[in-house]
Amino acid sequence: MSGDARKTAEGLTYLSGFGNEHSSEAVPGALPEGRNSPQRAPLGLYAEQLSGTAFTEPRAHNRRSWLYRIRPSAAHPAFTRTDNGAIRTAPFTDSVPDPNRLRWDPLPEPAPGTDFLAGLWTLGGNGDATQRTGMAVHLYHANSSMDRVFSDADGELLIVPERGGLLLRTEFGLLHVEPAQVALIPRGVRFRVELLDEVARGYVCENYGAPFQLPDLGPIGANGLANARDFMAPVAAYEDVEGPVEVVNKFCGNLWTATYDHTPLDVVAWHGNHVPYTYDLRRFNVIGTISYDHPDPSIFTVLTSPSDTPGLAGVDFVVFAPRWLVGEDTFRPPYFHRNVMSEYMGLIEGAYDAKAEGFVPGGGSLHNMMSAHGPDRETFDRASAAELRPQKIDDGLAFMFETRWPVTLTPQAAGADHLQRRYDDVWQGMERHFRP
Ligand SMILES: O=C(O)Cc1cc(O)ccc1O
Ligand SMILES: [Fe+2]
Repeated sequence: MSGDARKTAEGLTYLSGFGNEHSSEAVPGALPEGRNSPQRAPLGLYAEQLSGTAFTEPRAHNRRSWLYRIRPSAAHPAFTRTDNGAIRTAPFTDSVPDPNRLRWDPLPEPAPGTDFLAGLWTLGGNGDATQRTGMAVHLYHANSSMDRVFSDADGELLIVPERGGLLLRTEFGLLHVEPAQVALIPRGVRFRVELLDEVARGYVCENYGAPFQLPDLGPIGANGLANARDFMAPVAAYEDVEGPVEVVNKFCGNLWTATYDHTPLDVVAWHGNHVPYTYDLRRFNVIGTISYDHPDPSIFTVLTSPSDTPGLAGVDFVVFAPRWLVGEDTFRPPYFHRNVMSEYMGLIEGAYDAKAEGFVPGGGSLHNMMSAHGPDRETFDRASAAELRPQKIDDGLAFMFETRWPVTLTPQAAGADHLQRRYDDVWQGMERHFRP
């Protein structure tokens, strides 16, 4: 941890709003007026467009930004292959999709000097990165700041810290995230992760598909769930480093490296809507029943990546935030269910209301398509007998990456020492109560 980094992270300035046409300049006059690509960009900068969607996608979905930088991104030497570490990419074909309910403890301690990139460990996923469909679930456990720069051509990265603050130095400026906040790095955006504490641990959803967007609200109305104005983009902040900088590029499943003679985090001004952002999960406006029954967890969707079928997400990011439970004559924890969607769940802090024990912060569970799951025996017994007074659930923060396709594990996840071997037991001994 660097005291300086912690100082830098405090009091950052942000631009608020989801999907906005933001603009920012670190030096006055760096942003051209009235056009994107003047004959000579201001201050001798190079103008460059970064497209996150095809030029021709509908305006409502179109994502692109214009960057005004010291050197164009094109000024780099050839990339060569480098070790993929524990990062794997779809299609995941090295193990057989598993119908079992699975649960893991947190990742083991990393070796000294493990940065965010080296600390990334892929659990599994679906789709095909080269087809820009599907997603991957990664976890990270790091104890060192990056002095290299990373970008992911395969998808956007939703970073969900569980332990330790992060300072993300991106092409667009600085973002600070702590556990209970999330950060999103769009496809192709270069960034470096500095640790603000001794260790950093958490989860990453790599979304190969359409960029995350806010879910429609339908009859909920014009407000609620994650409010657009609570999403924070950085202001322009550039590094001006001449000298060797390693840049790692994830491309179609492999890591490629090149040593630049300058930093690519050299963007002095930018405008657009293909931007990194953070969101504080405690700002989520939780909506639930005020009469009876347990609503489906789609009501807790923070962000959704639509697929080509309306209503069927490539991946949804869902949060189980502190909330009141008031349902009358209702089994209040998550019900027993089998879901056509596949559910990866993680825990950021505390406990989760469907599991009495074994689902721990930094751990995770996978309930693949149609696998039967729900409250464990202890939770079922307790909730079936509980007196139904208004009850505040405020001792935990859990989340779910819910995807339309089954999640196939990597061999390292299927064979991990930290895979819990007796997870099925939580549903053992469910008593027979039916005695006609
Ligand atoms: O399995 C889980 O715990 C996630 C979940 C929560 C809920 O409230 C209803 C359905 C569901 O899949
Ligand atoms: Fe579920």
